[in-house]
Amino acid sequence: MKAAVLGSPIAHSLSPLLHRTGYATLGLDEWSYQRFELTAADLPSFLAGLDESWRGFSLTMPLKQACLEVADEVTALAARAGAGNTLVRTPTGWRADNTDIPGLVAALRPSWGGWTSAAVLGAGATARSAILALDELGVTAVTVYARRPAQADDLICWAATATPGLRVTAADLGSWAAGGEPAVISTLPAGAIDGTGIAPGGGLVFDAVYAGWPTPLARAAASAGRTVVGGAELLLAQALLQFEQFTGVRPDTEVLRRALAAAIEPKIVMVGFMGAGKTTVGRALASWLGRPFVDTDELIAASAGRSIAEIFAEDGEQFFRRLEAEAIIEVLTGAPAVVSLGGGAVGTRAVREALTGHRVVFLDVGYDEALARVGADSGRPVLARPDLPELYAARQQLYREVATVTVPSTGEPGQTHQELADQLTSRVLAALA
Ligand SMILES: Nc1ncnc2c1ncn2[C@@H]1O[C@H](COP(=O)(O)OP(=O)(O)OP(=O)(O)O)[C@@H](O)[C@H]1O
Ligand SMILES: O=C(O)C1=C[C@@H](O)[C@@H](O)[C@H](O)C1
Ligand SMILES: [Mg+2]
Repeated sequence: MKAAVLGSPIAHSLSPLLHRTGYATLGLDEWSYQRFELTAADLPSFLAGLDESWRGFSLTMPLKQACLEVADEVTALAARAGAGNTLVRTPTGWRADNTDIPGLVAALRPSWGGWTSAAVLGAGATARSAILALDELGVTAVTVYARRPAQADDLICWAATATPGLRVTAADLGSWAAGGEPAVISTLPAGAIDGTGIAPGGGLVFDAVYAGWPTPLARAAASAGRTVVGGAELLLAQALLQFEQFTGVRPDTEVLRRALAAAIEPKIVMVGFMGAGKTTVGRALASWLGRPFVDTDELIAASAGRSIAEIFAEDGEQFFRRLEAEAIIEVLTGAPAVVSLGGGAVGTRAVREALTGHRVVFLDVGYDEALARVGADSGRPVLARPDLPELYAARQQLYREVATVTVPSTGEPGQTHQELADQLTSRVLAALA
């Protein structure tokens, strides 16, 4: 039996981790869960090509409206929201549902103080789910704080029919902290808001973001005395509801919550050109930090049972890059670790996307120095390329793009390899502190 998450971008999705952890804890060995990068235009043909073994899909952006269009049946809730995040195979076709709404209700309910007014920050698709969830929790008045008034007006129009018992008004995003609503639901993307101006008091702040937790908003809300609920709780709750629809059984919530918490912790990732010291320094760093060390080149070679050079020679670079991207995404969405990437991995867009939210250390080595370090090594397919200087320049640009920290990988004359490795490790530790 198969399930998957669909969307674009999709490399960051933690749905595979959640569903696979559920299969593992319940012994559902016949189930597998994958991810597919798809846009709305791809969705109909993707579904048309599937066999009966495909049981369900989680859909994320930008497919939540298309989810309803391709379905043979739409639940009342998904129709009301105008958006779905779930497709389940039934005897008569695909049924579209929305588990984001009951998921948000489940995430908020344990901390809910019986409030009847609330603030929703943002007026996009997630804001609709928020309004439906608040309606379910007994809220009668919502203020939508949005940057674009036209978007808030659309939401108000929609709410007039979708939630007739709920009064929705709009205000400028800049005034949310002054609004004083006891419950604040932020549907804004990471970095769109901090907690500036939030007054001390009780009440609740929900931040839909889960990467890079705690977010500036979560931090400010917690120090102002609010109860803070993170996007991870929503991700977990909506996934549990999907899991049950796909498989008919429910995994242990605590096990999935722990797996998610570990996966969300930012990984320390070493990038840089051949010979920059990614493996040497990454390994030392991991031992300093008491974290496992993963070298993705070593991981790929071990799981393929062949060296990287053999994979290149037998199946070509493109094939290797696909294996590499899959391996990296799995590691970045898994347990805490220090991770070294192969020098060319950042050339793959999905890898660059998957690095968002992690602590990426660029070990910056000069071209001549890199060749001096690795030049004699015949096991490196890339060294044979005639355009090596251009490749170096292009990759340096990408390392800079993904890095959150840059550390020069140059030593002093007369230094031994070991001395340099120790010095680089200290530099990286200091830069990360
Ligand atoms: N200062 C140095 N002097 C001489 N050799 C060095 C020095 N630093 C590293 N090396 C050698 O360079 C090679 C690359 O180091 P390391 O494996 O840590 O880099 P890397 O960034 O992981 O490279 P890659 O993954 O591309 O092989 C190793 O064989 C190491 O022994
Ligand atoms: O990141 C993800 O994998 C998901 C995020 C949300 O959109 C969910 O609604 C969706 O089911 C899966
Ligand atoms: Mg290495």
